[in-house]
Amino acid sequence: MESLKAAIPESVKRAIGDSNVEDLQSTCTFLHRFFLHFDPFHQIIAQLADPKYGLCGKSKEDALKSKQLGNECFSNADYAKALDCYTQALRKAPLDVGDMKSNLVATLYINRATVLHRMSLLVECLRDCTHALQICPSYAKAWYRRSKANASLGNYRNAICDLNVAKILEPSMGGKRQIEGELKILLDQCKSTSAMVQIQHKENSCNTVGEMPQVKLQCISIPDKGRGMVSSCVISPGSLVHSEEPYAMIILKQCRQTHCHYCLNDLPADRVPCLSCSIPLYCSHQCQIRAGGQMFRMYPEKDDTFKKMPSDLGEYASEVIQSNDSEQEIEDITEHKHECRGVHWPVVLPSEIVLAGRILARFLLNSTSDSIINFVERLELSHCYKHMSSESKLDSHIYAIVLLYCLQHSCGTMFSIDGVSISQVVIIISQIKVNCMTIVRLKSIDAHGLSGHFGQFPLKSDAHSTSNVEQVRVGKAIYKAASLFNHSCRPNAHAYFLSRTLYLRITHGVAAGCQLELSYGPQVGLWDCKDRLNFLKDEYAFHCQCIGCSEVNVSDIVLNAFHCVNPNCSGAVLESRVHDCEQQKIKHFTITDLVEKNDDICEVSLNVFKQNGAHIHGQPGYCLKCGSYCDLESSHAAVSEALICIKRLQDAKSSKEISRITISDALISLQSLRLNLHAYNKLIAEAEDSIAQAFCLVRELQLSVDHCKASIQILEKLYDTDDIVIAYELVKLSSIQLSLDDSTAMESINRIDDIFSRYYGRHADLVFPYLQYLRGEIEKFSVKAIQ
Ligand SMILES: C[S@@+](CC[C@H](N)C(=O)[O-])C[C@H]1O[C@@H](n2cnc3c(N)ncnc32)[C@H](O)[C@@H]1O
Repeated sequence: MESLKAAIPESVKRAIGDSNVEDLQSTCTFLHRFFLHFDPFHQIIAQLADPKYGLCGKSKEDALKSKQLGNECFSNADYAKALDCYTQALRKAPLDVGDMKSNLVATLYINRATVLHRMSLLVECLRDCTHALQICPSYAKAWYRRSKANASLGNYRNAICDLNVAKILEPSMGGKRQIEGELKILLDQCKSTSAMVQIQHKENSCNTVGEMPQVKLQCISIPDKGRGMVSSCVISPGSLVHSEEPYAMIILKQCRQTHCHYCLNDLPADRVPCLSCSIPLYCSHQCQIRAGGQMFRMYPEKDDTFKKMPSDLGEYASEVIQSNDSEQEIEDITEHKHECRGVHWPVVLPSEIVLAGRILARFLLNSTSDSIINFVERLELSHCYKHMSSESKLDSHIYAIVLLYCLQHSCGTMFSIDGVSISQVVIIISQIKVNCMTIVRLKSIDAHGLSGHFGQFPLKSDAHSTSNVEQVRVGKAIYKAASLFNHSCRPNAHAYFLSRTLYLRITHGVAAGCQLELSYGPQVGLWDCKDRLNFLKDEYAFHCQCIGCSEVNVSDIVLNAFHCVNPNCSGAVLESRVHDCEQQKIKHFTITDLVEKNDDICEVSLNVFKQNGAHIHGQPGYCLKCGSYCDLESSHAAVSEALICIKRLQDAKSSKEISRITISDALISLQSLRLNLHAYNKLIAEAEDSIAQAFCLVRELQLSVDHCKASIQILEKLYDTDDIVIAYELVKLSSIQLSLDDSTAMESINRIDDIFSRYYGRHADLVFPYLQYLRGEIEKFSVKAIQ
């Protein structure tokens, strides 16, 4: 793409950089004309969109190589590697290699099933057997392997049926005799097992709890913010106000090997590749079909195999291979279909551009005309073209043209590529910039840096771990209706995702007519006002007008503040960057407005308000409470030195080489931070947190609790006391308290429960299954108390 950009004449670049929405048709036409006469452009398009040059197609040779490697790993009992090799082979294997008796894909599924069985992943093994049978229903080895998996799962009745089918289909007499022997053993086992557990085989499903929003919202015009959502009645915390499926969604590049390309959930060991290209991996056939449509459904071989069997066995076998996905309703939004065929533009272009392609493909699929005119109007999303930098405007022009040519090759629909259609795509790209939501999942990371899911509860031997919560970014999506919610750095609504569905809940009670606002990322407590404003300008191209950025709050004053030179003064000293930003806000206030009602603000900056909005000494570096001058340069130097030492502790923690000397040094540095920084400065909270984790690793648990609490006390000044960030910190605290058998853990867990139910309502246990474990621990304390 850089070569294309470099070749564009300066005059065209300038015209694009200076363009407004009204100029778009002509700037797009200029650039398009230039590319049409520029040979390298056509070469790039051919490489990106012509299946002849595609790098993501199926290849029998590559599949066989990976299969061979998998077989070798299996022989060496390296099952994890063998699993990986068979999955790679499945990604590359064309479905039509081999006949129905020895199809390559079916063989690979059975090889992988054998590995999964050895790894005791029985449900996954069962699913792979079924996948093999959906391709080759008369594959005796697959029925045999399925019987083994069912038997290991205690599912004896199915195991016997599978083995009976295998016996009929097995061509060799020797094989039949062996199966008969195994059938006898299985029947004996079955008789001796009093309770025959029938474990139903289910595809991985993107399950969600069917809760519907109960509250009516209104969309109105809001000064300085465009349209926005408001409540039509009083809404209590924890209420669900909106849920929505995406208009279009895309997985992030870094998650392609770990998450399902359709539902974005974690991939299981028996991940399912696309049938026609080697790009996506899915958690189930259900997701594969939903992403690709009917053509991605595997229809079993039509023959009379099962008709020749005793009727009950034939019925059983037919049911097995037709299970799950064959009757599923398929939506017409097939996000992957137009990207499939082995072409590699969907892998090479940036995620946002591929997302724009998905939006357009959806439109073209449902549109009666093959023209892209008026598309933007029908999408009804706001955009920020006017505020984009010259560089971004040029990039969006180039990508719009490239994308349209790639789509024309891939979609099968012919549409005209001209100034009009290109300008529509440029606008879509700027709509994505403003309206796109990042999909995140919660993950647990323990003090040893090991990650897992909160569904995996700590064993007693892990008692010295702290459990941290980490948010993993997995995808990007456009939710049309949710795009009408504006941003606030002090939000009263919270968005989260289960599978592909977006849910929006009210976190703080709101009155009728109140604006309902989410955070697009920045939040009071996370960054100071200046950083938030800069971020929103860079990422979303607007100047934030929210309450957090226009009214004084303690967090913005103290988050990066220095300590007053007077050791007994609790006033904050600001450097110029923060000072100037706060001055802007302070101008609008009088002491009676705010300070009398707010002890915290009084504590850190009383003098500013006493002067009723006047400039305090006109410069940064003076205490906002007592007016004393502070030499910020020497404070900066002392803080930098202390932070180097804290960083050393963090590095030692990551390399697991923590020593008491490193902790002692960090404690001295913490003291220096306390002397130089304001008591509520975020750096102190972070240092306290690092020291708490270090003490946890060396098993000084009480000291760990003390530092963890100190960190939380500061964060409670920066965020609301019932912010989700506080709940994440309490998760760490409670896990150490539980290790100490400390009954005050109950208090922490109750607070976590309360905060999570306001942010996630009835979905709290689904999003964060670790909560169930924590509640269980509370019950244990209660039982102990009664005894
Ligand atoms: C996702 S849209 C929200 C809906 C939008 N107001 C509309 O009319 O369609 C994001 C855009 O809304 C506006 N916006 C959202 N929050 C804002 C805020 N706190 N201050 C100023 N503008 C805001 C900005 O123009 C931003 O680009």
